[in-house]
Amino acid sequence: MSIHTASVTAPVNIATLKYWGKRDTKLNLPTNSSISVTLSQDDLRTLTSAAAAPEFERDTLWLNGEPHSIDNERTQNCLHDLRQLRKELESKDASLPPLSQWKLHIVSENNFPTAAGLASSAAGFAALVSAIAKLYQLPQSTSEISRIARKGSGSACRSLFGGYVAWEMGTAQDGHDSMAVQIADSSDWPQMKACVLVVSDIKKDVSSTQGMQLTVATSELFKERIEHVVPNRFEIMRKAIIEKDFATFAKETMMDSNSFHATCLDSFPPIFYMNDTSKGIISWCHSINQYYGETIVAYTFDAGPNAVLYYLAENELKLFAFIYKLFGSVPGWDKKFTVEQLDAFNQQFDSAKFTARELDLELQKGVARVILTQVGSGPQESKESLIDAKTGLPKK
Ligand SMILES: Nc1ncnc2c1ncn2[C@@H]1O[C@H](COP(=O)(O)OP(=O)(O)OP(=O)(O)O)[C@@H](O)[C@H]1O
Ligand SMILES: C[C@@](O)(CCOP(=O)(O)OP(=O)(O)O)CC(=O)O
Repeated sequence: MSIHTASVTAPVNIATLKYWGKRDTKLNLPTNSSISVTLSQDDLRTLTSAAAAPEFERDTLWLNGEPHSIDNERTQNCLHDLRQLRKELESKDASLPPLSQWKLHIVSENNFPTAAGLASSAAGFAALVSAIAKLYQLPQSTSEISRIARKGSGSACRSLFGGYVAWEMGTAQDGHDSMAVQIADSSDWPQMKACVLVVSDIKKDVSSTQGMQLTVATSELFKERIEHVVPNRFEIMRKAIIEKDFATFAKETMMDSNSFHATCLDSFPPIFYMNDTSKGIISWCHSINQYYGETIVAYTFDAGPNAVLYYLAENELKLFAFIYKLFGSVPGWDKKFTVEQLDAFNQQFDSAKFTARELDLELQKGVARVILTQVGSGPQESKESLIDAKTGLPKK
């Protein structure tokens, strides 16, 4: 069998200015531009291997060890666009193998829970599209490839870049100007760290796709958000990232998470993604910032109850005096800090005078694990392959 393969890892991104609302549901064209931070693949990543061979009978996808539907319109749109670009290449160079005519085997693994509000669809579609683009040796730019990932899942287009990323909504009906661009590389502001407080990793009730359509159709507040709130915030946040102004970045991030969840509550019937633990975490972050008299932490919540906290490395001791005290006993701390660092968190806590409000012990019960990570890079070619090069099937 003459099998051609390529493997790529892709990261998760967590929006600081949320995408919520589509103006075209087939093409995943958004009602507003958005901004995100790409998280390190050392902690959260999708690995996808793609293979093409004349002997393959049908396009097939295996996700986390099980066959997974590939017939859905979104995945089909991605495959169609990628094949089209490959076809153009082949038509210009007859010596190229006709990969565009062969079926694909795609094998993918997420190293974190799928469909649990941890942006698996973003990393998943970014990896799928990047792996096939690599297999096809497409010459298109990363932004151009991000347009294809967008059709798989809107937020996936932002996972094509590392660092700090904008998805420019565009205005064209065919979506050719709706794609991701990098605002700053991870190396431009490498001090950004993230702590995910995993409140729940069970599958959510209302998917992002369904939720945002209900909001578009029913929320009055949403109109104000897309017409005024987001366009203003986009410029402020972009500037804050370029100038490494954490206080502004953090304030806008928190306000935007609240604005997005307010439009969910303003939908009819209302959608609740946050639970009591999530709301407790919000108050707790404000108490911490108030206690220190400066903004050292920002929270943000996607379409689920998990909190993502952004902070700068220089404030780790101050913040983790609280975080380690409350959540030190849940999984996720292994190899992240030295014994000395953990001692320092305890000492910082003991030397401070916190009131009961600043240490809401009830929160302990609602958090299942922590994921400690930081800003990271975009998709990377991988030497590890999930496909057996002899059979074209997933490795056992
Ligand atoms: N590695 C992958 N390769 C291909 N598709 C994937 C991959 N991972 C996830 N997906 C697709 O994304 C779906 C999950 O998307 P969904 O939006 O429900 O959850 P999520 O992305 O984890 O949460 P959220 O978007 O709210 O952060 C999966 O059912 C699957 O179809
Ligand atoms: C709340 C969000 O996480 C919504 C993400 O929505 P998706 O990108 O998952 O939606 P589809 O385009 O329908 O696949 C905000 C964000 O990531 O910007």
